Amino acid sequence: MSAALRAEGVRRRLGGVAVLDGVDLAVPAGQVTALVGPNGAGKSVLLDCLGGAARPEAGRILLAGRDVTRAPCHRRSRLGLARTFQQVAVFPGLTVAQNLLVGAEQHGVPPAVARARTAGVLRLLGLTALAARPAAGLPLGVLRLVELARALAGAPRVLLVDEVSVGLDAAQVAWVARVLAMTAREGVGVLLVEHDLALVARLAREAYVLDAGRVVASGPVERVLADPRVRRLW
Ligand SMILES: Nc1ncnc2c1ncn2[C@@H]1O[C@H](COP(=O)(O)OP(=O)(O)OP(=O)(O)O)[C@@H](O)[C@H]1O
Repeated sequence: MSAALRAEGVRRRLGGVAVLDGVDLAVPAGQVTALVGPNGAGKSVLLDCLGGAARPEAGRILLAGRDVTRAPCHRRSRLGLARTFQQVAVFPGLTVAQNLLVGAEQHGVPPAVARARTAGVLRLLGLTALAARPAAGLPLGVLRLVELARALAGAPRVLLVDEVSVGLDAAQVAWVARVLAMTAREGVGVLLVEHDLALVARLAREAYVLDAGRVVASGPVERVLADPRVRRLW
């Protein structure tokens, strides 16, 4: 079965250093796949290559089997790829609901269904009461939920999630975990970059461990997280 998203032999150099050194990774539809590893391993740079913010010097990115290695971010968005960022990226001058409408539009959701989709996602993430509030000034935890909601408003087929639990309280983490699990159950391929290994163990079916730009372990999440070589990385 072809993966919803696949990286093949991805290489990326930054400042003369091989930050990604031939990375192979598959994100199947309908499940959460985790990408873990120590600080500086290259996880965010890999998400940039997958999402289109960075272009690998070698290797391929396949989205639903289609080669998008040279496609810009907006084209990948139209093809069903959405992401959240480690440094939260929302439009501060827009309201929460407007941020979601922009997300829906970026992913090509027709205007006629965007409002209903937005209202549903706001409900899903417990943000309905904040819909008319400007994003500026909202606490970091809420902004992370808004960013995730914006990504979901586009009805993605693949969702890349970078460090979503940072700045969330325990109740918000539990809420996000339920939403991500439900999103995967609906058929979306979710790639979760996460330092919270308890959250990884709870959500992911498979995990990849990146260290110094290479995949050093991959497979079923319980086996990968129990691997003593992996444990030594943290
Ligand atoms: N624009 C850049 N120019 C030069 N080096 C960079 C740049 N962006 C990232 N790097 C380097 O690439 C390496 C991988 O960074 P990356 O942010 O992908 O790591 P990470 O695994 O996401 O780490 P963390 O868990 O701390 O977020 C690091 O050594 C980082 O310093």
